[in-house]
Amino acid sequence: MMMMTDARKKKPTMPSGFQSFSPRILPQTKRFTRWISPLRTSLSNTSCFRSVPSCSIETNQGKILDGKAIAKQIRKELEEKVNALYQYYAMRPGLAVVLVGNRKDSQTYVRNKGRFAKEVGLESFTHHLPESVTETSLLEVIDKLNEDPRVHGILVQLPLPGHISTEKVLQRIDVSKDVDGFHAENVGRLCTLKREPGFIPCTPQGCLELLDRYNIPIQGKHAVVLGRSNIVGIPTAMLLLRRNATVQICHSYTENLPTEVSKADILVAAIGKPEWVSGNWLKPNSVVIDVGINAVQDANSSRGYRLVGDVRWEEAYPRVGFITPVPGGVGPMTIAMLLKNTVKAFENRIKNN
Ligand SMILES: Nc1nc(=O)c2c([nH]1)NC[C@@H]1CN(c3ccc(C(=O)N[C@@H](CCC(=O)O)C(=O)O)cc3)C=[N+]21
Repeated sequence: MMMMTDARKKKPTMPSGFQSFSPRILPQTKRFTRWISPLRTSLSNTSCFRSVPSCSIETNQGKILDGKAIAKQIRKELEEKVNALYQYYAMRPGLAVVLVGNRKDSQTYVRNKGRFAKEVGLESFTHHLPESVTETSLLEVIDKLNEDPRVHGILVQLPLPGHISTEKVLQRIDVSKDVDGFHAENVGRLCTLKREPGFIPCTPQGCLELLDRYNIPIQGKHAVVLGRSNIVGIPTAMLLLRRNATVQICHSYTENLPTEVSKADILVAAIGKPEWVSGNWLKPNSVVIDVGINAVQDANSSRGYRLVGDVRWEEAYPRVGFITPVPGGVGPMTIAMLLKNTVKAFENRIKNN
C-alpha cells in the first residue's frame, strides 16, 4: 500500500511507466507479519538457505510457491503501469499471438493469453491460421506484424506443424518484438555474460521471478535443471548462472539421475514426464520448481484429465522447503512474464523513437 501511495505522488512529474516496476521488497503489512512465522520456522532448519524467504502478498501459506497469486499481483502492477503509460502516450502496448492449427492445449493457452492481456489493458490481436497454412503465408503474416505500429510483441505459439520450419519463423520476428525471447539475438544476449539481455523467455523468467518474490537466495546454491530444451532448460540454466548459482543440467543421458538430483538446493524440473521425480531423490528442505504441465487421464475429473507436474507432489511436499504446485505454479507466471515483456517492448519503442 505504501508503495502505491508513493507511486501516485510521483505521477504528476513522471509517468510510472519510466520507473522500474516489480518492487522486490514490499512494505510490511499486518497480513505479512501474521503469516511470516510459519515460513520462518520452515526455513530456519534449512542449512542451505540462511536468509529467510518471505513474500508480502496474500499467497498460499506454508511451503507453496504460489504462482497463481504472484502472477495476479504482477498483473495488477502491470495494469497500473499500462494505465499510466496510456495517460501519458494515449497508446497501449499491443500483443499479437499467432496460432497455427487446432491443438486443444494451444488453443487454451492462446485464449488465456488474450484474456489476461486485455485484463491488464493491452491490445490483443490473435491470428488463427489453418494447420495447412504454407510457411510462406505464415512468414507474410509475421512481416505484417513486424511492420504494424500497434503491435509491440509477437508470439508464435509452438509447436508448429511439421511442414513449417520453426527456426525460419522465429528468426523472422523482429528482435524488438520478440517477447518470447526465442530469436537468436535474444538467445545470444542471454547466453553471453556481462551483456545486457534483451527479451528473456517467459517460463524461465517466471521461475526466477517466483524465487525472487519469495526472497529465495540463488547465489552460490547448487541448482539442478532437469531438461535441456531451448525454451525452458537452457535459458533457465543461464538465468541461474547469471545469478551466481552453481548450475548443472541433467537430461535423458544423465547417469545416476537420483544422485544428481539429490545435490540440488534448487531443482527445476522441465522434462515433461508426468510424476517422473520421486520424493526420495530430493535434498531435504530444497526448493523445487516444477515446470511440467502434463495431462493425465482422470475419469473423476470433468475434463477427463488432470494436470500433474514432473515431480511426485505427494512424496515431495513433506520433504521440501518450497515447491510450486501444478496447476497454479509456473504456468500463470509464464503468462505474466509475456505481458511484462510486451510492456517492456512498448517502453523500448517509446525510448527509441
Ligand atoms: N511461443 C510459445 N510460447 C510459450 O510460452 C508457450 C508456447 N509457445 N507453447 C506452449 C507452452 C506452454 N505454455 C503455457 C503457459 C501457461 C500455462 C498455464 O497457465 N497453465 C495453468 C493451467 C491451465 C489449465 O488448466 O489448462 C497452470 O499451470 O496453472 C500453461 C502452459 C506456454 N507455452
